[in-house]
Amino acid sequence: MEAIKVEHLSFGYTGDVPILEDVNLKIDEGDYVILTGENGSGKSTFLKLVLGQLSPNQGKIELLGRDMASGSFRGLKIGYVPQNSISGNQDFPATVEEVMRTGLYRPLGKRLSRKECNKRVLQALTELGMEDFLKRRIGELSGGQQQRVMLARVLADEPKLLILDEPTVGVDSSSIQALCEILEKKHKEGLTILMVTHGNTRIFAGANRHLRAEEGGITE
Ligand SMILES: Nc1ncnc2c1ncn2[C@@H]1O[C@H](COP(=O)(O)OP(=O)(O)OP(=O)(O)O)[C@@H](O)[C@H]1O
Repeated sequence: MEAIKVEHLSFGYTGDVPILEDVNLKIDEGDYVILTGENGSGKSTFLKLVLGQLSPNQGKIELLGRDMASGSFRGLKIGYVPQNSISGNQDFPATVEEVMRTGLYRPLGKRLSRKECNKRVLQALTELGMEDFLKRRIGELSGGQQQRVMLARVLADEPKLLILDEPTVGVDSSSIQALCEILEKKHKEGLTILMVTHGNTRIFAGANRHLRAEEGGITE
């Protein structure tokens, strides 16, 4: 099955200026895809459409077999790591552990046990080399460390599709290295990954597809 299927997708913020025009794209389950492109080429807009934060003017988007127009995304196992979500706010009033727990929120009746939550939190932090930071306030961490925590947070929820927006911006080289390694490992375990990046794409050697946004299209 396709993880993401886009057919004849067109979008513009204002009626007469199209940002994306008749985009057709299939991302298979298990793909590890890097999406690059110049500033303003529509990468973030594309992610927002895929995540249901924007609605297409025309066309169709299916995620893990579900039509996004149905408005029913509940239960879809999608992990999203936005760009620099915490940085700049040193007083953000939560510890790493508390931030991790918010990623495991479930409605009443479907909640994970405390033991299972603790296990997943520690396992995911350990995978990213961040287990010693469990009790630290997240705002005190470097940008790269925060980014690792935010990735651990979504991985703890065991997504089927992982979407990352510019995960290397403002991040130190050891965190970029840790990011590359974990993404390669997760890709080998079968996780589908879509990552927008400006950075040096050669460091993401594990990716099996490279896409480029330009002139309203997205090409291989
Ligand atoms: N909310 C908005 N309202 C109007 N125009 C917007 C809005 N958001 C983005 N745009 C415009 O849409 C175009 C694509 O922007 P987008 O942010 O998708 O590009 P990008 O490829 O992600 O750029 P960057 O690499 O700089 O993040 C740009 O011309 C931008 O000015």
